Amino acid sequence: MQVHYNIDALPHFKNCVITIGTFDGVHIGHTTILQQLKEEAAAVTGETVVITFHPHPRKIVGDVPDIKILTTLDEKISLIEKQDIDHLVVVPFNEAFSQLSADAYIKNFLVAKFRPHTIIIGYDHHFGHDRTGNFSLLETYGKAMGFLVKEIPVQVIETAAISSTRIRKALLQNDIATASHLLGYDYFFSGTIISGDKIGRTIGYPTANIQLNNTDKLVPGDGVYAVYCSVNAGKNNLSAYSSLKGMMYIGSRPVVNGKRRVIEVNIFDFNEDIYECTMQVTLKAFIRGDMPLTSLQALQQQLALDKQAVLSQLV
Ligand SMILES: Cc1cc2nc3c(=O)[nH]c(=O)nc-3n(C[C@H](O)[C@H](O)[C@H](O)COP(=O)(O)O)c2cc1C
Ligand SMILES: Nc1ncnc2c1ncn2[C@@H]1O[C@H](COP(=O)(O)OP(=O)(O)O)[C@@H](O)[C@H]1O
Repeated sequence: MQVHYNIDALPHFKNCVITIGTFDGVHIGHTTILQQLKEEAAAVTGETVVITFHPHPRKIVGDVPDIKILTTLDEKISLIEKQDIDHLVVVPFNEAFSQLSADAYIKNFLVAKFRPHTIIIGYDHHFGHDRTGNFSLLETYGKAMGFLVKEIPVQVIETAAISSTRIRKALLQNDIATASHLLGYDYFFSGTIISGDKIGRTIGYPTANIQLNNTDKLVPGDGVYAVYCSVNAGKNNLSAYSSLKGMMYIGSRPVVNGKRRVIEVNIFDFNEDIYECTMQVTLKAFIRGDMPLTSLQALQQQLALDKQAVLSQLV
């Protein structure tokens, strides 16, 4: 897949069939749309082009500037790549782009830059300044300028929209099973391993504290999770590790009167200094909620129970 960031230096697309969207999460609703895109393109021996925007338009023009996202741009790119798409165009979404009138958006952006054969969008897709452009305006231009406009079935569009909201809600409510089901893969995030209070090692459970690489990324609800993690080679050219089993805690550590919310992982059967390395964590199951434990001894006993519960989830 070719990824294009500069809309003024796009290649000459061949019979391109385009779809447009934010595709946050690249979940099963989105992959249904990408499947339709591939079928339409195959029928005209054309190239598939996905247009997406970055940052999330709702951060620029919406009422939710601090919206939490399911996928960072890099994650979105690699998930779309897995769908076997020919071209992904990442449009820098800024104030100026948001000011384009619907007519200018069609003429100066879609037609001038892409020369589309077909554009596939949902009935509810709106574009241009104040979101005045819609399906029928695009159809009118299509007839005049020689491109086709096809509709993504209503049910597919609605399912996709409902899914994004449901996935966010499920993750915030610790419902990993629902999130994995709707995403079509297990939710994951990455961060840098930073130092903490160094209490973990004193009770036999060192925990790698993760600082997210992207603070826009949605953090699931507090509690304990069964996870797989991978660690990159990092600062000392250590070995890279993948598919390590572990238990992750998200919360503010009431047992030590913690104030900040932390994300930390105790990796099983592992003993390496991995400070400053990058870790990716994949959530497999939710084990329990945060507990107001009263002593480090109580924590130690609980961690032994958690480990058993986690191991029974990771086969
Ligand atoms: C699997 C797991 C479960 C945890 N559960 C709790 C908990 O229920 N309540 C709590 O206050 N802290 C919990 N913690 C966090 C510990 O308090 C924390 O790991 C310990 O204070 C060491 O912190 P440090 O890594 O900064 O030294 C948990 C940690 C792990 C790895
Ligand atoms: N099994 C393990 N799981 C997690 N981290 C480990 C493990 N073994 C060694 N470490 C190292 O120990 C650190 C965690 O130890 P800990 O005492 O909890 O210190 P901190 O409070 O700084 O996180 C990790 O950042 C990592 O470098």
